[in-house]
Amino acid sequence: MGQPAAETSSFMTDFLLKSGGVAIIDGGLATELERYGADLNDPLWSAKCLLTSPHLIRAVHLDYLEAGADIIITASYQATIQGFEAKGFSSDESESLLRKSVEIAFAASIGSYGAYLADGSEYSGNYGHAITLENLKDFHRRRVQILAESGADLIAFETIPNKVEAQAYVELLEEEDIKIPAWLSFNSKDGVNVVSGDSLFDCASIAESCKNVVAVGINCTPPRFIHGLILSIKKVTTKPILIYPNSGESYDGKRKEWVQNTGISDKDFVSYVNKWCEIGAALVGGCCRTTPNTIRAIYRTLSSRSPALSS
Ligand SMILES: C[S+](C)CC[C@H](N)C(=O)O
Ligand SMILES: N[C@@H](CCS)C(=O)O
Ligand SMILES: [Zn+2]
Repeated sequence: MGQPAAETSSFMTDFLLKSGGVAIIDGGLATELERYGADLNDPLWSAKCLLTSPHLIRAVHLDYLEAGADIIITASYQATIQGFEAKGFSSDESESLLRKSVEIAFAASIGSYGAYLADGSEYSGNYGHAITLENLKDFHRRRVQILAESGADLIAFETIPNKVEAQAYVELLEEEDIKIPAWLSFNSKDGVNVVSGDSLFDCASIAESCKNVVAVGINCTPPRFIHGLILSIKKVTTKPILIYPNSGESYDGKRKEWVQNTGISDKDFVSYVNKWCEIGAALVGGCCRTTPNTIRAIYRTLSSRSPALSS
């Protein structure tokens, strides 16, 4: 088991100091690609743009930087070697495409096995008994290696739906002696457990046990659940807590569509942000269906916090 370098363990605390205590993560990537006209109805979902329209990925990353984001998450959420090979690319070509996502941005996204299934399974976390810890490690291993050596600053394990996949990630970080830091971010649909029904306490404890993990939190979850989830995570972790909720809308995985009028406005989203930071969130941004306007509003609300709150 490799010892993480000293700079890995202080990576996030140093970064948070430079960002004034709270860092801003970007917003929904796929959401914005669609707004620019990309058709993501494809097994590769947002990763399809690595093939067809990298200029759009660049444009969305720039929009988020301009809106005030400190951390930009790559288009590799659903970029898997297995997924590219299913399209007819060779393994070398698939690995190049994965690296390309990081030429464009900095926190290398790894979506779950459920994302690869491309049927919204990252919102159920139900992989069946046939999928074991070892299967999941084998599935993710090469992608983790490539992204860790791609020049990314951090690996963002996002939208983790269950405990076994969290365990697979931390074991991979150790087995592969990964030299860059990582965060683990779970999703919930009841405000108590992660989406599979596994205990958030157990999942966050797995993240806590890994030295390479520099932050733990929640993404792609309705804003109304976040307050309680932060309080639960705080019981387990001393690491910085990250929060990047979705707009609160529901996703229909079969139709691959968001259900209209089920979410909240940017104004309502942002009304929660100071409270999340007061109770312990150190990194805040948005996930699906949030936009540069959401991030701009987060930036403004955090900039206007009183010094007492930001200390
Ligand atoms: C976070 S969900 C909206 C991701 C979408 C899914 N993996 C798909 O392929 O449609
Ligand atoms: N980083 C991904 C997360 C999907 S849950 C995106 O914003 O599209
Ligand atoms: Zn999301």
